[in-house]
Amino acid sequence: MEQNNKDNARRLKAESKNSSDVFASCSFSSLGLHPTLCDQLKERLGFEVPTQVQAQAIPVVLSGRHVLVNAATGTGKTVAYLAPIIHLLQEYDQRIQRTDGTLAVFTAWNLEVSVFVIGILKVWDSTPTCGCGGGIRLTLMIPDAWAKSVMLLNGDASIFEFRIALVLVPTRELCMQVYGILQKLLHRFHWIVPGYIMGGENRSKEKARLRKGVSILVATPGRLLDHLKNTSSFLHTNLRWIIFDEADRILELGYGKDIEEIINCLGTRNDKSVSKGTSAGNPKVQKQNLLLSATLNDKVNHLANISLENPVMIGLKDKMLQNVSHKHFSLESDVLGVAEESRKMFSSNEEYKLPAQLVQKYIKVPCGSRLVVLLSILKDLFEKEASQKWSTLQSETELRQIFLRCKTLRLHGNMNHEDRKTTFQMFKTEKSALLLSTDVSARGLDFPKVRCIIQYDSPGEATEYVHRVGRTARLGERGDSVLFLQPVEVDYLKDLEKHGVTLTEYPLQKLLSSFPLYRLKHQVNKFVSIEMHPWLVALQRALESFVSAEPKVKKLAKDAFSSWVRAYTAHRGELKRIFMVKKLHLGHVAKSFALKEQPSIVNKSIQKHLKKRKRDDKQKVKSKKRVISKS
Ligand SMILES: Nc1ncnc2c1ncn2[C@@H]1O[C@H](COP(=O)(O)OP(=O)(O)OP(=O)(O)O)[C@@H](O)[C@H]1O
Repeated sequence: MEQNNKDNARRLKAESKNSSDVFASCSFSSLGLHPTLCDQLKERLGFEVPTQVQAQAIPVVLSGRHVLVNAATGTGKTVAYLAPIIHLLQEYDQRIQRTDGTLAVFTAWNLEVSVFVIGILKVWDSTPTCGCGGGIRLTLMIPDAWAKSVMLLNGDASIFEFRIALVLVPTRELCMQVYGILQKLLHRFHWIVPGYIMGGENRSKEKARLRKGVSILVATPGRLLDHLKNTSSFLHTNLRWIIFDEADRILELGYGKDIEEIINCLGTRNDKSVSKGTSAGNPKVQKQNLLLSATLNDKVNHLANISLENPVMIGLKDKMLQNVSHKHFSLESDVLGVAEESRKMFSSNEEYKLPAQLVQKYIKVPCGSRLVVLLSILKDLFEKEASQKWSTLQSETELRQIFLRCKTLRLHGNMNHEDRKTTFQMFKTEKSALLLSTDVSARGLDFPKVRCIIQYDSPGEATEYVHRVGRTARLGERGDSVLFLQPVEVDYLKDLEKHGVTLTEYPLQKLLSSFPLYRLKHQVNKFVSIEMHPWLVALQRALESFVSAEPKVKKLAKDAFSSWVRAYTAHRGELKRIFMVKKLHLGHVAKSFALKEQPSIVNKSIQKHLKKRKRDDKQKVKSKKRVISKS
């Protein structure tokens, strides 16, 4: 009770302080944005005033400087880079033509936007200037642009200036999201053409889109590189901006080599000494690169070094360190060379910024009770929310129905492309739903009003913890998070503390006391352990009976069990000492998937993975030695 009151007091205090912490006391127009763009921000997105990070970043981006932004999750970083780039694009006297090729790259998935773009392109095609359509079928939408294109076709290229932007994002969902925002902001700038390319989409359709010319392109790295290499009609010599959104994640996903190649292909590499000479950039184009994330690490340091020139640092305490020459470090490698260490732009040991009003808890649960405790927490969460929102829903039965009937969605990388898109949109619009997801949705996704993040499986690196919980408590809203840990894993909390992240314990006993004790009624007010609690024991038995009676579900449970154990063995570095495979009780792990017995195949699979990990570790030590001896 006391803990609850403290949490509420802390939350209220944080919420009241929040508004001034999150929003700036100025207007978008005072930052120098075009009035029409300010109108769009208000009308289309409902943004009245800029957030703090927007107020800091927009004028700097408008000034043409390279920028590195480090700000907490949910503080409005997307518009901090989209708005000034749109402003700069609309400012050109000569409006953009499709012959300009791609000016900017953003990644997005929105079907409506693609329809919109195709619509525009059709109009364009039908103009006699472009000569690819069968006469004018539609009203000419872009008379000014048309006039300019006539001038261009007549050889008057002097009027033309270069502008294209590229936004790189780590996942398809984020690509869709950024594209959706772009679509709204460009509503009244119909001559600025947005586009997206990403894994899972039809390549030929993308090629056609690129051939026609896109001025702002949102992309995932793998597919972008694919087009850079294989789509000859992808004109990108006029590229002016590259934005690395969630830069550290792009690198963590193993796109380091792709990014190096992309930077080389696009000719935007800052460090000429290590350029591979494949630059396709136009020296006349004034380049400007932006790098953004709520968490920065050493790899981002390197990316910042090779892509940013004398950047303005926003949200970083440390001053940029002096650049000195460096060698032998690649975005692929985990190892920082000695020279690289001496030219870090920021310290990777900085404390992570989390929303002040976020209430973070951990729950210590023995492995075998994980599933039933998860269900208990979810039941409690849904019922509490329902009773707060709909005071007329009072009866126990009505409340139970709320939880049982709640919409459950899933999102992970093995789903097919269309299903991923559908889930993403559905979870955005459902009033009340439960999303079961892997880290695919940990980064950048902005689902409205997410009330609580439960990390049923531990996140690994502290950065991942920060981004996962960052899906709630966005832009000053309230939010809770619960991290599941087994008693032997609690040292993970110390790891988080090193980055300034502190959690308090979830009041599990209080929750359990709200469940019936049946024959142990006489023990009311006395401590009943999780493993002995009759309600949880009964629930566990019911789940196990259900799973063993349904062959399909049993197969799913066995697969989940194997894959969970495999993932557990994959923890690296320091984390191996916290998440120790040796200490796993496989019978209890099986219980946590409602399996009565431990599946037999798992031992072999663990051994295989342990061997593989040993091999990988050896390899890593060897390459580390190589890097140090070279430098
Ligand atoms: N000026 C503003 N006024 C009102 N709402 C805003 C404003 N700027 C952004 N938002 C809203 O705040 C939410 C978070 O924005 P955004 O997704 O850009 O955050 P972020 O900092 O990129 O988060 P993450 O680090 O998780 O990617 C979104 O719902 C967005 O619509």
